[in-house]
Amino acid sequence: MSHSRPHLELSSVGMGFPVKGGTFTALEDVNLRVAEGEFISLIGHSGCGKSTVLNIIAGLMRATRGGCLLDGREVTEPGPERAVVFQNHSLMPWLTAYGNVELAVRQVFRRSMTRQQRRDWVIHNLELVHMGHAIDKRPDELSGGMRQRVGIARALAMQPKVLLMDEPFGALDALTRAHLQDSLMEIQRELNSTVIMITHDVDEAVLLSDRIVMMTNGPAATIGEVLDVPLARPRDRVGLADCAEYNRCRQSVLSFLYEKQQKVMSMPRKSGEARGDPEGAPSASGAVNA
Ligand SMILES: Nc1ncnc2c1ncn2[C@@H]1O[C@H](COP(=O)(O)OP(=O)(O)OP(=O)(O)O)[C@@H](O)[C@H]1O
Repeated sequence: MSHSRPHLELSSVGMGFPVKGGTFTALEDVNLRVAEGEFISLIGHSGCGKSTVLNIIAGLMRATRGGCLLDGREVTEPGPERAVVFQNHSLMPWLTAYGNVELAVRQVFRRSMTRQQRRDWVIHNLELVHMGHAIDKRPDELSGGMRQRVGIARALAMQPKVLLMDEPFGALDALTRAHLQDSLMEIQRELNSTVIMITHDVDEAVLLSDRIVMMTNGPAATIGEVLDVPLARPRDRVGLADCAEYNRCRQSVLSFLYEKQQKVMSMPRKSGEARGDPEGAPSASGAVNA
């Protein structure tokens, strides 16, 4: 993988939301350079601003300070080169798995592919996530994990430069989650896509990422630390459990979240300031890596 070309860049990003009586500063001075093909995880306590960062990259929100560049062009609106996968899949309920992926493919490749090419491409992407057997099922006929896979197939089928994922596996059981994590690693390796994924799961972040971006607690959240994960690929979850480097990375993220950031959270609040919600703290469940 080449880290030489930073194709995505957040520069001095700040985000203020208008609230009653003033402005709530959610983000301040967020700077990040991402190379093509990198897998980045964003981790931090609940409410620190991870989704806001992702929404700015997606073009769903405009930063109130600084900005986001993709291949040197400012991101000002959503675009098919930045596909988003949300935690709750957001499929069209009246369309089949095939129809959901086809809708996105038609939007992107209407002019460049024939009808038959589009059909083959939709099926290819559903097969990538092992959903080839259920292409004619509607979302209400699919399990949560299957729906999530269709959402991922839809995003991949758009051949985005950047895949943005907001807790894509958060609502899934541990086994389905492990299976999808493995599929994502395989697909990302094959396509060399750039991925930015929000997660609350420390094990998931270490397993999947090239770098883990750790955010401080809000208000005025920013990037606290960035951890390189120098583990060779392909990565095998079972083998990694005993790997010293894996455990060092894991420890480093846990220490950031529960020692360095915990101290901030336990400081007395200034009146009127919102803080992260400790109930939504990231987890380090060993189950995912079992
Ligand atoms: N439209 C808005 N108006 C006012 N405040 C907002 C708005 N959107 C987000 N916020 C605030 O900005 C902060 C960051 O929110 P964000 O959703 O980005 O956090 P998060 O880290 O993704 O949280 P979680 O992990 O719980 O999903 C929070 O304090 C939130 O209340």
